[in-house]
Amino acid sequence: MSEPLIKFSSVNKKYGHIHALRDVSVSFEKGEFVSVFGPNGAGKSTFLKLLCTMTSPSSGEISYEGVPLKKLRDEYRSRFGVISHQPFLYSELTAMENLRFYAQLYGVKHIDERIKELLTKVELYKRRNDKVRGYSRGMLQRLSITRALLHNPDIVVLDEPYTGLDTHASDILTKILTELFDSLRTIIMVTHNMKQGYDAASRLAIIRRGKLVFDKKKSDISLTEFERSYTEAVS
Ligand SMILES: Nc1ncnc2c1ncn2[C@@H]1O[C@H](COP(=O)(O)OP(=O)(O)OP(=O)(O)O)[C@@H](O)[C@H]1O
Repeated sequence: MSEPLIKFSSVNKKYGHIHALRDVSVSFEKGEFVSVFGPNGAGKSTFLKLLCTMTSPSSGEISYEGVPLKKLRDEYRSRFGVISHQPFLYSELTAMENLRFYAQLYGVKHIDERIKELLTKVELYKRRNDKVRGYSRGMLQRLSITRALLHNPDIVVLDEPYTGLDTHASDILTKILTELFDSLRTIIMVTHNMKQGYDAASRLAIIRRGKLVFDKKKSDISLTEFERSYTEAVS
């Protein structure tokens, strides 16, 4: 049998005396869209950071197609698109300059066509020559989504991507996520929005006090049942 795309084996993460993740064992496959829920401080961001090698486990192992991450960090990182609270954009550069910089870094081909395609999708193409420092929170988030998707990543990781977005920007994000969700890509999203997370996903997970306490296919549970399970799991 082939190895899972990503596999956590008994992963623990401690920050000093804080035990942020406890003995997490879980696997992800290509084509899955996993929404991860949990209360504040449960360990969700820590989980995402471990996944994209922004931090390392205190014990246990994470592997990619059977190879421990320690052995393939750079190669593995380039397969990711990360959308988090931090936009990773240069405020004194224009949107175009920022995106060209990242596109070159990622080795994107046909850079200007790719940037145009994505900026048009997030409705920022007309503002492409404006400096990022003049962008609103929602515009920054949309530009940060563009930055993360430039190199057409295989694995997209999102940490509360809807935070701070108005309805229109949320709709644009939902549309982009729907388009991204195909059999070749893996999407893992942390969110506090039960309905958005449920609607988008193929699999639902709940982390509580550092432990993975719920992990089910969406097809096995309705939104109402899931909301009930969430309340039970975190109370
Ligand atoms: N760099 C760090 N140094 C020390 N403690 C940390 C660090 N990062 C996270 N923690 C602690 O680890 C625990 C889990 O934090 P984490 O940010 O992963 O939770 P979360 O579920 O993403 O929370 P939220 O929903 O509030 O974003 C918390 O107790 C947090 O204070």
